Amino acid sequence: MKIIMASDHAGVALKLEIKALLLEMGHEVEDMGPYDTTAVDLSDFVYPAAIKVSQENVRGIFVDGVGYGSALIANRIYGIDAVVCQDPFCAKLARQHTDSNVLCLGGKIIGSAIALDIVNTWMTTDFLAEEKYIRRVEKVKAISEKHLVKLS
Ligand SMILES: O=C(CO)[C@H](O)[C@H](O)COP(=O)(O)O
Repeated sequence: MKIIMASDHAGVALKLEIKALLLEMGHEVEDMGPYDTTAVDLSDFVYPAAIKVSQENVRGIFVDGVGYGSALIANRIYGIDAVVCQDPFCAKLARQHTDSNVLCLGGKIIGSAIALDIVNTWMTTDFLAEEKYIRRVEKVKAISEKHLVKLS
């Protein structure tokens, strides 16, 4: 699977650890920066990365200080369903119930061991195609269709 990654300065270290795990798992990773801990503005990296995730219909993993900034930027883009996870249970449901395609993590709030566990769970858990989950995901998609601009 192809994974687009992005972060800000607060997420670089954890992003590199996650990138190593993903490569070890056999995934293709495109890291859209930044590549060092010089202070940056998160949206300069997460916004183009989220567009690429949507256009290429791949998955994204974004890392900042707490994760929420990445999620709120990414969820403004058509085709993105971004979640913030702080434990593997949340990651499991974020795939099974929500069919999320972007995972956002906070390098300031979770250690790398739990982060790698979250990533492993999120990457290996499929959407549960039960009627109620399909219906709920479709309702969220309908909101995007109504309010977000489709990418060309
Ligand atoms: O967590 C974040 C967004 O969700 C950012 O990483 C955080 O706001 C960066 O702050 P600072 O520039 O003070 O390190």
